[in-house]
Amino acid sequence: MNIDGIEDRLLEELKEAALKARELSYSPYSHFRVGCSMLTSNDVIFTGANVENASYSNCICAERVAMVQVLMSGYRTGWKCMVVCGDSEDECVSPCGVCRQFINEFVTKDFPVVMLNSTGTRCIAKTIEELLPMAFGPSHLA
Ligand SMILES: O=c1ccn([C@H]2C[C@H](O)[C@@H](CO)O2)c(=O)[nH]1
Ligand SMILES: [Zn+2]
Repeated sequence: MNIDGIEDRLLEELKEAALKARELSYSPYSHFRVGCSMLTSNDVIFTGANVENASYSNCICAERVAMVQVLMSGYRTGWKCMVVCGDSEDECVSPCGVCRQFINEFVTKDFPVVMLNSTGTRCIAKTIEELLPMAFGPSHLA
């Protein structure tokens, strides 16, 4: 799936959904709110936000919250796109290494990850292969 294959209207909806999901962030320690939205094979949108914990290492990123929602709703294949927005107006947020590996488990190399700044006025799109080159994945265990 390529971002060019996604209608502008859907991409706008995904951006809005990520920005809205960020409002549900529980981030009293970092004060860095992140929102994420995902598009399934049949154009359903799921969202997530980061959830932190007093035991700091126990935080979960917005991206993994969204992906687990998608998985638990029965969508394991055919994911079309992920959009993520952070809390910086200057910079687009970029998924951490753990999330990149988690994404890679379920998608093809051309899966698009769209990264936004806090207002959604800046946007960078990369494929998972660009974000995680030479990825170790399920095929290596076959
Ligand atoms: O792509 C990212 C980067 C960071 N965070 C969260 C983790 C933590 O709660 C906070 C600061 O790292 O931001 C995400 O959810 N996604
Ligand atoms: Zn992460």
